[in-house]
Amino acid sequence: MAVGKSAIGQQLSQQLGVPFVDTDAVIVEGHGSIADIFAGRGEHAFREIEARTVARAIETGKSNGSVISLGGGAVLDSGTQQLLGECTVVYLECDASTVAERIARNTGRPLLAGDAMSRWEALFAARRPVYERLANIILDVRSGTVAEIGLHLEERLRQHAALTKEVEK
Ligand SMILES: Nc1ncnc2c1ncn2[C@@H]1O[C@H](COP(=O)(O)OP(=O)(O)OP(=O)(O)O)[C@@H](O)[C@H]1O
Ligand SMILES: O=C(O)C1=C[C@@H](O)[C@@H](O)[C@H](O)C1
Ligand SMILES: [Mg+2]
Repeated sequence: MAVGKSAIGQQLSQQLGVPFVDTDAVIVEGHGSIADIFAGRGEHAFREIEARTVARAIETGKSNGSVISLGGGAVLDSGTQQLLGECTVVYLECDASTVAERIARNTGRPLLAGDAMSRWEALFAARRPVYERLANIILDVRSGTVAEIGLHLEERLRQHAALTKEVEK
């Protein structure tokens, strides 16, 4: 959470000239705030909505390509993990000290209620192996502006695409 998925995803989509979909934003448009969904219907209901939203975004992006920013817990769903096998998955690798100030500024994340940084660190430790396993590209986002990281990511994507093409020959 707060590593820059939405900001960097948006930046990358502009560079590539493809649509950008932020699945958290799509969920909010259709169902109201994430905090309200968690409070009123529970995390399980949120995860079901999230899995459907992610599946639709992947399906829609298939024909012409898109950049999709997922919520931090979306990859815990096994169906989503399977669908991501057809995508180029980028894991934005960050650390607690980089996100601390961002998290303190924004309190709308239900899973970080209470001691936000301890919660962030516990979730990160539990999820990190999943992020690493699913990623095609791991990008260090602990330094650099959003614009700089966007350019670096585009370069890494081009390298990845060239390597994949070479292997497929
Ligand atoms: N490299 C960066 N340098 C400075 N600020 C950044 C950087 N990346 C993101 N930010 C800022 O940090 C905040 C969180 O970024 P963003 O919303 O993109 O993260 P996220 O991973 O999508 O978070 P969430 O878990 O809420 O979906 C935003 O205010 C964003 O502008
Ligand atoms: O890491 C998570 O589980 C979450 C991250 C956010 O992007 C939202 O999808 C929601 O607050 C849950
Ligand atoms: Mg986001």
